[in-house]
Amino acid sequence: MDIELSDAVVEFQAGSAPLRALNGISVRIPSGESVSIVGPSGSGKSTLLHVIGAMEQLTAGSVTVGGRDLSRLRESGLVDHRRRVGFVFQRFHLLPALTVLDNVVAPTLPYRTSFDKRKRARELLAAVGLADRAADLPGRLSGGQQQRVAIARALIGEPGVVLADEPTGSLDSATGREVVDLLLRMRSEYKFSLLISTHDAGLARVCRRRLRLSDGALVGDEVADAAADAAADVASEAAADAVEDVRSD
Ligand SMILES: Nc1ncnc2c1ncn2[C@@H]1O[C@H](COP(=O)(O)OP(=O)(O)OP(=O)(O)O)[C@@H](O)[C@H]1O
Repeated sequence: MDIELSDAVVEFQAGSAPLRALNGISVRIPSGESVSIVGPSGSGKSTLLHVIGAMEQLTAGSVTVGGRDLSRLRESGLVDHRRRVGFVFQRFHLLPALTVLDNVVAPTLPYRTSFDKRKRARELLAAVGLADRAADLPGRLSGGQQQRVAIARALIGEPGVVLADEPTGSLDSATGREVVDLLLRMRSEYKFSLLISTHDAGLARVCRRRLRLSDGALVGDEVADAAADAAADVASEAAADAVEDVRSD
């Protein structure tokens, strides 16, 4: 889904003075793009993701996702929008009393789907390399494995956009890199737009495009050079083949 923000402002009340978490951001992210969002702590990265996911409302300006202006949607429209967005969080947020499989299915429980939920959950667990852990409780998995379950859960509703907020923040750097590679591979396979906020400059470079925030403003918007791009494409094609291999096993 295309994402477009125009003069987006989010203001919070901080003590007696208002605080601008987003201060007039305008940006267009075409469908299927991979984008990292970097910037110091408090620069507005999470707020930007929350606005796109309709978890936070704009104070001024507009945000349009998949052609829908979120500020014009009623609550039922917002609920529908959130179903089309997958979220991945720093601390996984898996439900500890549910099995891995039930965690993946959980977001779809309140509504009907055109697909078999448990079948799709099993396919996604296979795609993230955890087919054999479906019956385990999340507490028995490593941090990297838990984040892979969270990625499968984010994809269960066939999202057009996946928002990953510091998805590597609770992981060591090698595991974090694997998680980001998995997100990129899934994007090639399932064709969603991917936005990843990160403090890690190295990880940020693996996305095709990098947005930099400072004090709620967009201060950088870079696209990887053609050579890096070609390398990323080759890597993601190889990765997509690997996913296909897993699925056809
Ligand atoms: N619900 C809220 N109420 C008041 N202030 C908030 C709220 N959410 C965020 N803020 C403030 O908005 C600013 C931007 O916060 P945000 O979490 O978007 O930054 P961030 O770049 O994601 O930071 P970090 O890298 O530390 O996660 C910060 O000053 C934060 O304190």
